[in-house]
Amino acid sequence: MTDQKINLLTNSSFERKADISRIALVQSDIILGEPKKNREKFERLMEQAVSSAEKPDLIVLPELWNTGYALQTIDKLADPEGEESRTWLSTFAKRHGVYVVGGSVAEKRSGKVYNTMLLFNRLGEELGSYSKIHLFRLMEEEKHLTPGDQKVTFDLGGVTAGAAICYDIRFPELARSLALKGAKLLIVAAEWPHPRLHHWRTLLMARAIENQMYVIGCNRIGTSGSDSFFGHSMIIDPWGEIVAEGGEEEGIISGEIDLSLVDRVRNQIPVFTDRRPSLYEL
Ligand SMILES: NC(=O)CCC(=O)C(=O)O
Repeated sequence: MTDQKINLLTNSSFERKADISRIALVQSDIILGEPKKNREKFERLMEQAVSSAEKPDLIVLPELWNTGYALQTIDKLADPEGEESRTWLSTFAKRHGVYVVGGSVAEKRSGKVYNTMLLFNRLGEELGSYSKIHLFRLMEEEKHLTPGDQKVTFDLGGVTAGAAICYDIRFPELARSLALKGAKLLIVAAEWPHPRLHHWRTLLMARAIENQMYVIGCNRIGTSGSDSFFGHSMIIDPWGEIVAEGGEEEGIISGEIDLSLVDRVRNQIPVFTDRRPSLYEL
């Protein structure tokens, strides 16, 4: 650990502990086009996460966790108004008194299909939703899905969190604008395949360092068509250090975060004070 990091850690103690500190990322394969089977699979893993000795405050799932990239049939598979997914995620959150970020699901609204993240608090109440705004052409998302048109922050147990889905992390403007809206935590749901592991890790770390915020990324494993997904779900602190990182196997990636570190890092290197936004406009 660097001297600077030790400094930041020792200045800690007086701040109120946030409602969120223990995080569990559910890293699993996804069965293509089988929402019911995926719900069963994820429920088993989520149950495993909440029954561990270190019960998590927040559980995060990957992108399109109940259908995978079944884009050819997504119009039929998509959940009308996300109702079934909402009920299922909310029930789990309430039953276990845990915050749940339901990765993302294919949600049908007004005849269009969106790639939508759903968030619930410990009472099972929906905190909000975010529909992916940058669709990934390499996987032909733009041919089957409609992009969302709003960036979103959520109040997650007293801390502001921003949402991003997979390809979104290639757009530093999004993470920066979420940080400017108060986000201290960026939650990323993903289906990110080989051979771009280096991009995934570097981009997540860059978003954490440049915005001095926690970045939590949950990625799937397994294969789908010609894509092979590497997992490596990660929790990264606002100093860019890795708190937890998975390998390529199924499992729960757990780690503890201390949200007061965000302010300490931002005070140590005042990036948000030193910005020159008027010079960045094109
Ligand atoms: N599901 C996605 O958005 C994949 C993004 C991706 O793989 C990338 O390289 O970007």
